[in-house]
Amino acid sequence: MVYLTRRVTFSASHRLWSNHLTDKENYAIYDKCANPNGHGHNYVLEVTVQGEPDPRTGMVLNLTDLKRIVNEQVVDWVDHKHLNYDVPWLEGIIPTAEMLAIKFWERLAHDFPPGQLYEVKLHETENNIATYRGKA
Ligand SMILES: Nc1nc2c(c(=O)[nH]1)N=C([C@H](O)[C@H](O)COP(=O)(O)OP(=O)(O)OP(=O)(O)O)CN2
Repeated sequence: MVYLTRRVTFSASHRLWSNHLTDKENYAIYDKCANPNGHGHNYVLEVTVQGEPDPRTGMVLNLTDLKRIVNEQVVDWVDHKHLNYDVPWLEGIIPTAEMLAIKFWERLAHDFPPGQLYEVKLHETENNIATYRGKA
């Protein structure tokens, strides 16, 4: 099995806040990430597909197609956006790294044959990373 990864970067802002919690609880849990006007990250997104190279092309998937799918399904929607307000398909979620990784997977999965999408890895900061491989 070969794993093929497309890495992209995008910048976005968000606020971590739960309507299920009191103000006091929100600030206790999310601290500086609960800042009312949000804060920004330079995200790094890695999307990995798996498969055997086609003997005729030497490719698991054309990286040009992988780039197009990642841009069309995710990056074009989230780059330079406020993730709490600007992206219709993120409405109603708390835009933590793990929730974003799940939502990105859900959008991307439609564009690949069953089983080809292997992993969505989202680096929120240099040190904070969420990885999603679909439902167990
Ligand atoms: N489970 C989660 N917890 C937190 C998330 C998240 O997405 N999921 N996000 C945040 C903040 O948005 C942010 O990532 C935390 O920033 P910070 O602590 O400053 O992290 P840094 O990597 O920049 O700082 P270092 O101290 O250099 O590691 C909080 N929690």
